[in-house]
Amino acid sequence: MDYTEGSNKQYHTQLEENGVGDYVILTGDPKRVKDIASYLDDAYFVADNREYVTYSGYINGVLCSVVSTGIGGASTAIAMEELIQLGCHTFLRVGTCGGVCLDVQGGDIVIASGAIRQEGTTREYAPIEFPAVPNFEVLSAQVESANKLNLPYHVGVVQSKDSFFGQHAPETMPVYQELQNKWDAYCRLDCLASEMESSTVFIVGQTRHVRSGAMFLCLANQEREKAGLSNIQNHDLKPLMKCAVLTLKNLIQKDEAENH
Ligand SMILES: O=P(O)(O)O[C@H]1O[C@H](CO)[C@@H](O)[C@H]1O
Ligand SMILES: O=c1cc[nH]c(=O)[nH]1
Repeated sequence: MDYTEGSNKQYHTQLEENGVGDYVILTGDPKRVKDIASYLDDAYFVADNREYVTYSGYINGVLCSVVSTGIGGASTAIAMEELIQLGCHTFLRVGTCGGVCLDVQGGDIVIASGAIRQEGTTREYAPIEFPAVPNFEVLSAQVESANKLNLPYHVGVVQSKDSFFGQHAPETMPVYQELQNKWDAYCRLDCLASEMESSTVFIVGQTRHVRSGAMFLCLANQEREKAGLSNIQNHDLKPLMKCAVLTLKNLIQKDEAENH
């Protein structure tokens, strides 16, 4: 079924080929898109439909885009699928997370080297045994950029779940024990942080043979709070945004060097 008949625009994002670059930053919050785009050269508004806001601009003269996904895997998969239809090949999720491992504090950057698939969307893509992992080139470029900017960062596994309140108030859920047992296991396995879209970004990327990566600002850490440790809150996304744009710049330079 094609809902786009008579139009060149993608149904949900309302995007068409000339409007987006091959390199895309994805972020949950539509209101954050303009802020991230301000780090691109000559950024301009492209589209606004449902949860999907798009700006485009340039890095090293190459067209790049920033697109919001809304919250969760279902809307994220739709954004990626439509962008892939338009030829986008490199995706970097940039968002917020809550710390899980005690070492991860508010203000730290978390770079995902894998994501726990505790969500429903990717079960409709790949068997649950298949791991949700980022592309190695994207992961390496993120680490290089975080080092270059001297940011406090951690690399490791994150939890992608569907229920924000299942994370923050599991005791209110009828399936409390199931949630808590899994959470305790993730803590023992040094899971760094919890967020909601990365496993989808990785699995859709893997399915469609495009590159993906994900990085976040840790807002606070509920496990530190529970342990009676200091629990700084930090909502300053600017260092993360700079790091994300530097990551794409790094990838663009490497891609250009490889193609020449
Ligand atoms: O800051 P964003 O990118 O929205 O990411 C995180 O914040 C939202 C929950 O508050 C979820 O989307 C979660 O993954
Ligand atoms: O605690 C948090 C913070 C951001 N996003 C989440 O999903 N959880």
